[in-house]
Amino acid sequence: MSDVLTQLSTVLEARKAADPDSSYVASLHAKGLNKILEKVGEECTETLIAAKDAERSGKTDEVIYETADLWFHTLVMLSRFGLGPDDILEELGRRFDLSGLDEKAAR
Ligand SMILES: N=c1c2ncn([C@@H]3O[C@H](COP(=O)(O)OP(=O)(O)OP(=O)(O)O)[C@@H](O)[C@H]3O)c2ncn1[C@@H]1O[C@H](COP(=O)(O)O)[C@@H](O)[C@H]1O
Repeated sequence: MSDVLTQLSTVLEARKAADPDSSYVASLHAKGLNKILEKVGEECTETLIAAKDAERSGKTDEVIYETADLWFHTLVMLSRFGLGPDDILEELGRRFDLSGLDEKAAR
């Protein structure tokens, strides 16, 4: 897993018990799961709009920015359940192994 994801997931875990007045992530947890899901939905929509704009303009800066917001809020949601990026990467790795694509790519 990337260093950034590892370090970010450690900070997100700590923020579950932090003061909501001093931390954006703690303030989301204090508002509850529905608020976190609302943010995931918002960032998902903003990512779709950025992708449509990029198709027209050829500029991808906003796609990167909005996808980072989407990943971030998804990580906050996962941390609520004691999950982190390693759990998702493990699942993706399992699917990749099942597909046999790693062997085909090596040929
Ligand atoms: N990576 C991020 C990150 N990405 C996005 N955001 C916040 O996510 C929000 C994005 O929502 P919007 O674009 O809708 O902006 P907004 O209008 O301010 O949000 P709302 O008022 O609608 O909730 C912004 O407030 C951003 O600041 C993030 N906030 C924090 N982090 C990381 O999380 C760590 C913990 O953050 P704190 O909890 O603030 O200490 C930090 O060290 C950062 O590394």
